[in-house]
Amino acid sequence: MDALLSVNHVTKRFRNQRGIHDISFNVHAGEIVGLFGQNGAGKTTLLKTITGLCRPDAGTVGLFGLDPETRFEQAMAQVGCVIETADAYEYMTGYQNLRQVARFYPGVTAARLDEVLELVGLAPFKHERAKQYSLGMKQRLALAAALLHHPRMVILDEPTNGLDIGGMAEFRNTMERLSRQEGIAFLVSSHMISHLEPIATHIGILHHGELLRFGGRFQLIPPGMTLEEYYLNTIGAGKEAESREQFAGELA
Ligand SMILES: Nc1ncnc2c1ncn2[C@@H]1O[C@H](COP(=O)(O)OP(=O)(O)OP(=O)(O)O)[C@@H](O)[C@H]1O
Repeated sequence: MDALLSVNHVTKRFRNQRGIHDISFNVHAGEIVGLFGQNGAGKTTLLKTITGLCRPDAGTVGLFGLDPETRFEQAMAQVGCVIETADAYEYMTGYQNLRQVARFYPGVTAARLDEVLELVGLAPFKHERAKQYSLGMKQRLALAAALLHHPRMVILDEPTNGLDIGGMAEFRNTMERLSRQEGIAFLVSSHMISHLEPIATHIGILHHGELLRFGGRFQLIPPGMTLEEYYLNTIGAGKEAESREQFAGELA
């Protein structure tokens, strides 16, 4: 099966030497990929590089076979994304907010607005002002906006940040349902393992800008081990490698 997204040896280094280093992985239809890493691991940088918001220093990205850097509009035509902000106009209703976004997409009908509101479970609240929405409802409104143009893949940066237990579960259920019913692939970052654990089919562990592990969850994690244990073991291995490198550097 062809990959919807392919990331090949992508490196992005900022002037302060932080960033991401030599990252490669693929995402296919039907997968829910959880990209885990602590604060500053490089999740946002990676997602921005994938969606053409940040130019890689080395490596390539293919979205539906197209390079988002040179063919941004065509590459993003089948991608919905929410990176860094899920802001809504507070004084407008959920429906009015979506109508604003829809102006950027020719061909989005009034029926589609209702459809995406239904998909994310906000239909009963569509005429309430966004000011009245909980954080979880605002996140789901941002997801609804990202779905307007029928994307085959959705990329979300920390969508469950700040949600309470109920809001998180609802958001997770929404993603799982969209994946199952609409066949949408998800690439979702989080610094909290528990937020995505129940639904992730694939996991990536990003640590200090390096993708230490990537693969099918049941292929990667030995039976009887939790995702959290696996993550901590992996990070521990990363720390050992770092101190070995540091030690070698000190000896040199
Ligand atoms: N524009 C920039 N200029 C310089 N350094 C940056 C820039 N953007 C990010 N960084 C650095 O790159 C590293 C990765 O940042 P990034 O925001 O990608 O991490 P993250 O995993 O998304 O973290 P968080 O969970 O805190 O959002 C961090 O050390 C950050 O300070």
